[in-house]
Amino acid sequence: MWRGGSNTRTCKRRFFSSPTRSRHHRPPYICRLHSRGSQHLKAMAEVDHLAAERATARFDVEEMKVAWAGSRHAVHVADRMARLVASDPVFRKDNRTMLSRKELFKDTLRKAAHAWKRIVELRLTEEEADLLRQYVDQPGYVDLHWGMFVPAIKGQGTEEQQHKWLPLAYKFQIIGCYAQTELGHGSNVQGLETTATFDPKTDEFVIHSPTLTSSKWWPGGLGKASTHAVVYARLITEGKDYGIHGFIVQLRSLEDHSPLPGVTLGDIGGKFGSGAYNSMDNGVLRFDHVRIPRDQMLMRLSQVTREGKYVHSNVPKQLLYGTMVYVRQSIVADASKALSRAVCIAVRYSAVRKQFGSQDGGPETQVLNYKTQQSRLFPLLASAYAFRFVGDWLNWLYTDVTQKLEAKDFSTLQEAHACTAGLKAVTTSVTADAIEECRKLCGGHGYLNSSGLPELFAVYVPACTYEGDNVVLLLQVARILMKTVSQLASGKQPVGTMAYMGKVQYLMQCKSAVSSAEDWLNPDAIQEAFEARALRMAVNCAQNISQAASQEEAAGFYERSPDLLEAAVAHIQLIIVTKFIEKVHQEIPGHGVKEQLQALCNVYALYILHKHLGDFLATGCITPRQGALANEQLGKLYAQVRPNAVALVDAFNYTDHYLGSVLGRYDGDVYPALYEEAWKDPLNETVVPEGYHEYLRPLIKQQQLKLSRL
Ligand SMILES: CCCCC/C=C/C(=O)SCCNC(=O)CCNC(=O)[C@H](O)C(C)(C)COP(=O)(O)OP(=O)(O)OC[C@H]1O[C@@H](n2cnc3c(N)ncnc32)[C@H](O)[C@@H]1OP(=O)(O)O
Ligand SMILES: Cc1cc2nc3c(=O)[nH]c(=O)nc-3n(C[C@H](O)[C@H](O)[C@H](O)COP(=O)(O)OP(=O)(O)OC[C@H]3O[C@@H](n4cnc5c(N)ncnc54)[C@H](O)[C@@H]3O)c2cc1C
Repeated sequence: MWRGGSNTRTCKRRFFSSPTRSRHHRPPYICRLHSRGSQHLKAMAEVDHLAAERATARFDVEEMKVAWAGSRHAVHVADRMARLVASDPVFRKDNRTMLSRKELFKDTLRKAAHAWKRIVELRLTEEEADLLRQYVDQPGYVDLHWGMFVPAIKGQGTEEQQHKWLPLAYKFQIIGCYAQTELGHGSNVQGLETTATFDPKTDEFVIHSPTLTSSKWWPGGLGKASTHAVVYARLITEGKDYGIHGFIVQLRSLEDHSPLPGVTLGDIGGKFGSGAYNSMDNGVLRFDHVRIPRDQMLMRLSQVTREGKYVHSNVPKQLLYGTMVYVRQSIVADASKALSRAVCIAVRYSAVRKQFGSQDGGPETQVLNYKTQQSRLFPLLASAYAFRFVGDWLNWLYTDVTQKLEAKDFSTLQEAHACTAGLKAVTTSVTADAIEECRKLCGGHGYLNSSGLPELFAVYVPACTYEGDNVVLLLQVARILMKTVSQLASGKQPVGTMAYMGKVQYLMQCKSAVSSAEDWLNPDAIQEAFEARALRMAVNCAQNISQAASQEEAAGFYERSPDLLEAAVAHIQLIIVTKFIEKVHQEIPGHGVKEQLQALCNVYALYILHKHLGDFLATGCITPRQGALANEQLGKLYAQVRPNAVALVDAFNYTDHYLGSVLGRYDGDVYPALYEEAWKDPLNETVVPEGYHEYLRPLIKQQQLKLSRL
């Protein structure tokens, strides 16, 4: 009912392309210098630091690949698709940050078309096609077509509507986007202003943008590529406003791509970072009384009859938000991908990079050996694994809820909303911060586009905003937490991820039994501390709200919202820790694999405990001494992770093409690659820069003249 049953993710994200302009226009002398230089440097780079690193791993990397990917089949398919993309020159992406916006957009169109051609030629399955698009790795209109337009029709369209529209979308006879957000309102969906007024005389809806702020603003793929959109508008019939509903609206001609009468649209302009999300045509759209047939209202949840009567099926209104719930769960899975890419780059480079510590002319210290580097990097490595496993679990939950909804069982809707909203918020915020931290962990070279990290950050960071601003989503979780706390007194047993709240009597007064650093390796000790912290924070908030709100509960909620955010984060962190512990409890084949995951699970949990020690102490869950013991244990765990670090990122199984980073190369041959990349910059196309004769020469000459006069 949300997106039409199946939870198989069709397209995901990004689409990519290759250069439309050669960057090899260097004069011959530059080429000679460059090739001589790199040969020389290649000869120098004889020591492969990463080979030595790989030899120290204490587990079976191939089996860890299976644990990461989910199955042997998943490893195999992903591997095949990644290599297919990496070996195809059309999918080159090393020049992306140097392309102008127009070149980049055309490059995106080219890559998307080529990807589709390959998908058809090779008769790829949905799973393979999804992976191929993922490895093409360039945001583009296809993401929204497969990721939101198709799911919206599946979830909110009647069977008849699905029969009509989905085959067109599946064959790319139409290209669709998801037009919800407006210039004036994004977070507040109920505040949208676009109207869809039913005209019984013609059996049509009239779609209109009554104000400037009602202009659709942001939808990806809308600006230049889409022919159709699912447009969210206020449904008005028989003079009454029935709130927001979805409508399929054609925007552009299928003959020449020109906007249809009454439709004004375009791109909203350049965005953060070079390359990055600028390959996407986020758009603006205005309607001037555009007419669409009545049957283009998505009518699965509610209908308008031929006479103009509004009929709402006996289902919760929130099902209208189903497409957002679907995308939020997929964003959690994507968080682990983005985070693992950044961590892979930072771990490999930290193993190659050496600074200080040389004794008697001996080798310097690998920066990965510095404890500070480990304490910044290993929690991010552990988080990548944690997000991967909680993403898998969320995917299961989503599928389960979808099946229940099909059977008209709406009991788990709230759980699905809380988990998708909260996990989307926490995993994207952490991932965005972590990519930036990985850039810093790579020192100066991390700031170069060729490190891949600036672009990765710029592409990733809007995930904190799109599909629901993270603060707005966490406040949704907080509201559900407050509702659950208020129901405890009535004896109502919380279920699902809130079930721990049912142990309120115990969790409100329990004291951690930890008395040594090793005690923190006990999952029960961790679980109890996290549950007690989350529950106590929620109960404190609820008490403060009821004390502050002599007026209205909503006013108390508003006053306490900064604390509520923290309580929501604590609850979500508990879910992540719990799902990691559950994963590690399962049977996991492969020499040493389970032990490594166990260590990473403990790193993740104890790092969160250390980082939020204030919460744990303030709520009295643990003592300062126990907090210190957790930190002591964390240091020991880092030492355990150290010899396995490179192998743990190898298990992500990323090709150099997908990583897109000279610092993260599999062979660790970083310096020649950095040197080579520099020469590709358009500034190096000429030895003497453009502008020299206009600005540099006159300046220098003027100064020389002044000096000669002295
Ligand atoms: C392929 C990837 C590329 C991504 C490209 C990006 C695309 C986009 O960004 S698309 C646009 C995404 N926009 C948003 O995410 C907007 C965020 N805002 C909202 O989701 C909602 O406005 C809201 C949840 C913040 C508020 O909803 P509202 O209806 O105004 O009301 P309430 O807060 O009062 O909630 C009422 C009731 O409904 C429950 N609820 C809210 N959302 C959901 C949901 N998704 N599923 C199930 N239930 C939901 C909420 O808990 C309340 O329940 P009760 O308290 O029991 O009444
Ligand atoms: C790259 C990108 C792609 C996008 N793609 C699409 C798309 O394809 N289709 C589409 O329809 N939309 C799309 N969007 C729009 C996106 O969904 C919205 O920007 C998002 O939902 C946030 O809404 P907003 O911009 O209105 O932020 P605002 O709500 O205006 O947020 C501004 C600030 O106010 C705070 N705030 C807002 N409400 C509250 C509250 N109740 N309590 C406390 N603080 C609050 C927020 O935390 C934030 O700090 C995209 C956006 C981006 C950046």
